[in-house]
Amino acid sequence: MPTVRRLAHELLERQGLTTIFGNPGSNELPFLAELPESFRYVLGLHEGAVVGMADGYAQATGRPVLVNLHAASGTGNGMGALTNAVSSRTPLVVVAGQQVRPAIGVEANLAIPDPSALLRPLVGWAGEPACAEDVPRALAQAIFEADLQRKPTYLSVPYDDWAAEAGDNAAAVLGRGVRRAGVPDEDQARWLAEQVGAARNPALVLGGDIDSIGRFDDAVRLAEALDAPVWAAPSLFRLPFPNRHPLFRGVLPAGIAPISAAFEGHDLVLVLGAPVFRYHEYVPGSYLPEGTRLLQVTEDASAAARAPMGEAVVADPGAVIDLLLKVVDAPAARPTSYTTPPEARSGEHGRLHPEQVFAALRDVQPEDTSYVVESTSTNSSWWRQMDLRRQGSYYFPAGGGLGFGLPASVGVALGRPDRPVVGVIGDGSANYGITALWTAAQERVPVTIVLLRNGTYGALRWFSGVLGVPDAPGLDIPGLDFTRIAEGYGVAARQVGGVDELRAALAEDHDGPRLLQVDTVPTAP
Ligand SMILES: Cc1ncc(Cn2c(C)c(CCOP(=O)(O)OP(=O)(O)O)sc2=O)c(N)n1
Ligand SMILES: [Ca+2]
Repeated sequence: MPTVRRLAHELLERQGLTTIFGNPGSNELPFLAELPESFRYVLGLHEGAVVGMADGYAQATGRPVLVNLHAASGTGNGMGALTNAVSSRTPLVVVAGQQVRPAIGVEANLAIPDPSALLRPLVGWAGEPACAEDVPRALAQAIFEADLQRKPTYLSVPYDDWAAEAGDNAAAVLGRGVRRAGVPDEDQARWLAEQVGAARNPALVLGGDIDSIGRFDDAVRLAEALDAPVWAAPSLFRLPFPNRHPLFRGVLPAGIAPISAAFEGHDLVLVLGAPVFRYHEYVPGSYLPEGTRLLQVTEDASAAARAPMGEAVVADPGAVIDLLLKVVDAPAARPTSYTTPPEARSGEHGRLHPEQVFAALRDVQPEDTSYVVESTSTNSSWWRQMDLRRQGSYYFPAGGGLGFGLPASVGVALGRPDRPVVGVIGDGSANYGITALWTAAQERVPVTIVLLRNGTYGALRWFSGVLGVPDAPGLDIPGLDFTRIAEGYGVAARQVGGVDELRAALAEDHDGPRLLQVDTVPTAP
């Protein structure tokens, strides 16, 4: 009779979850015993880095990924990073050890009395099996829930379950498969085609999901067929459309009134693969201008249910793009003339302007580079200078939780070894996920980290002005030297001075991780 552990490992192997991102505690060791050869364990030194790396890896591969965290404090450390993963709809399957069954009720050390309550609302599903025999089925449920909801899930397993006999029926779950359809039926397809066909002046709003589901190029075909302007949805975590395409109008501002103003004159706003909307600064106003209808297509049923206005169809946005491309009378194809970036602004006193750094990346890095960005005051500089035309070019912390950038740079590089990966990280953000540098060194990950050192929490310095709190403390972070910190974690690092030196450094071959620290001037976001 196989053990629960044997069946669990077999299930994970069949479902393709053989790369484990983890940081173990005593409760987790019985799960990690006798791991088959096909498994790869990627150790992170802090659970925030573990979840951030897994998030980057899952987004880069498009597949559910197994995360193994310690109970209680270990899970708690990973929850900050889960605020990003739940917002980017990343299918992480988090398995954590629970105390042995006889010790849970008395709340022995390392027991979590109610793990599911601890994790909501950061996961789409959480559970703890009622008996050892149910562990393989519960693990399958955690995997399928993550894949179907495209959200993290959490399974707490008492550590005495793994060595238990699995029981007669437990192996039945090994042969299971669960697939999502999500294609509109005939009536829904006709209705959608009629709404879009009847629009005099439609506009498109594309969410990060369009990039996550690999529909970046199809979205371009649809926009060109409709000859419709395109905005990226606010609080962007993936780029769904080439940012220098002539139809691209930029990332929507994250306020109610400015978004409504952007839609002036459009009788239909078609939102594909985004919630409506992930506002940020509270700028009240009417949700839509007079005469504008909004139609949202998302596979996230709860996003469709909670939107404050418009109509929604819960379906695969990719399938809807396909059906619209079949019915829209497209104008004759014409070559796309991408817009040209403006001259980069200059820095001062030996410090570069972030635009000079970004222009160097644009000009030197290969076109298929994937960028993981976590530098919160340089977004407008970034979009002024970058020219991204590929799927999977841009990753940003979806929930705004810092500590994603460095770990996710490592995770994306592990998930897509065929593409160059550059992390663009602020000197504030870097500290939240800094231990990922050690994993990058241990795994010899060929990632480049460009560390923007402006000595301050630049975005908060800007917010303090906007919010009328000019004397807020705790906004400056002088004296950090990431070249020495990186070296301490085993990553080659250097201080880079002028633009030419930066361009030359970026062009140098490198086979492992490297960190380039650049002093920059503070900018407004
Ligand atoms: C986990 C966490 N802690 C704190 C913050 C608050 N925060 C902080 C601390 C920011 C400053 C980031 O500084 P940086 O050096 O990375 O980038 P800039 O200097 O370009 O703003 S932006 C921001 O929202 C956060 N978003 N997430
Ligand atoms: Ca900074």
